[in-house]
Amino acid sequence: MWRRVTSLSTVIRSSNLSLLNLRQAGVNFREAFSSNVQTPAEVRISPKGKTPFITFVLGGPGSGKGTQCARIVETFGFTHLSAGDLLRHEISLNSENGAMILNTIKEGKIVPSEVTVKLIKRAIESSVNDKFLIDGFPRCEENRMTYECIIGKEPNIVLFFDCPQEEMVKRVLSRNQGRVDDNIDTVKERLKVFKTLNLPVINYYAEKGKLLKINGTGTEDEIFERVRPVFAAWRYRSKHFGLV
Ligand SMILES: Nc1ncnc2c1ncn2[C@@H]1O[C@H](COP(=O)(O)OP(=O)(O)O)[C@@H](O)[C@H]1O
Ligand SMILES: O=c1ccn([C@@H]2O[C@H](COP(=O)(O)OP(=O)(O)O)[C@@H](O)[C@H]2O)c(=O)[nH]1
Ligand SMILES: [Mg+2]
Repeated sequence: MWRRVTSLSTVIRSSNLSLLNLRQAGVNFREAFSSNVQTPAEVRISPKGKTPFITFVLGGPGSGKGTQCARIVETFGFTHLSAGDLLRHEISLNSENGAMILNTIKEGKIVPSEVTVKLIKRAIESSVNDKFLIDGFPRCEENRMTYECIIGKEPNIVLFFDCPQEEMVKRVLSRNQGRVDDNIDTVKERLKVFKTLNLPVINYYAEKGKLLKINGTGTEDEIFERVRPVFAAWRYRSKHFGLV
């Protein structure tokens, strides 16, 4: 075990982030990178016989979740599942829940947990990959509990992009993707929902030693250099010790 930690710290040092910093940031390596605990539900979502490595990516609207996920995908080969994109896809399909989802998003509120978790589950099951970034979910305690109940597995790690409110508002209002919720009134509501419902989830994972808080200010490149060591450490363990 000691030899493993020593090797891991070498990787982290070469990535400009110390093991101590990661520990201070709340990462419990033994727990975060372990794939030992299995439940029947967990096996069900992994027909390939491998327990997927799941990272939740959290942060307020405009904190840079989607942008950094794209970089992680490019560098580390994860599959990016944006809960917001899955929901917007349902709207575009005019599916059974499409109108309800659209109204909920317009109001900046949270779509019922079963709907979102079903979409996430289906996306995981239909992927050949075994490492996922689940972006923008869970947004409330009820989301989190429903996910755990249906999927049967907690995330391995949770990234939290910490960004000042003014910066998030500025970014959202200049995002220019034609989203129905990128207007000042909806953004105000989304920020309220973030503070009252999403922050408790973030605190929950901090207490469990799974949270990695990343400073979400600076350029995209600067932020990615804060993210990179987390996945470099994961890749090292996965390569040398066979842990997913
Ligand atoms: N570090 C950054 N500095 C300035 N703008 C950024 C940065 N990261 C992302 N953006 C821009 O801010 C907007 C919101 O980013 P996005 O990744 O969609 O955030 P989120 O998914 O958290 O809402 C996008 O237009 C994106 O291009
Ligand atoms: O798990 C989720 C994810 C998103 N949303 C809804 O979809 C909107 C947009 O989410 P997205 O993650 O795309 O927004 P971002 O934070 O990236 O700006 C949110 O405000 C919610 O209304 C939801 O209800 N549940
Ligand atoms: Mg996003």
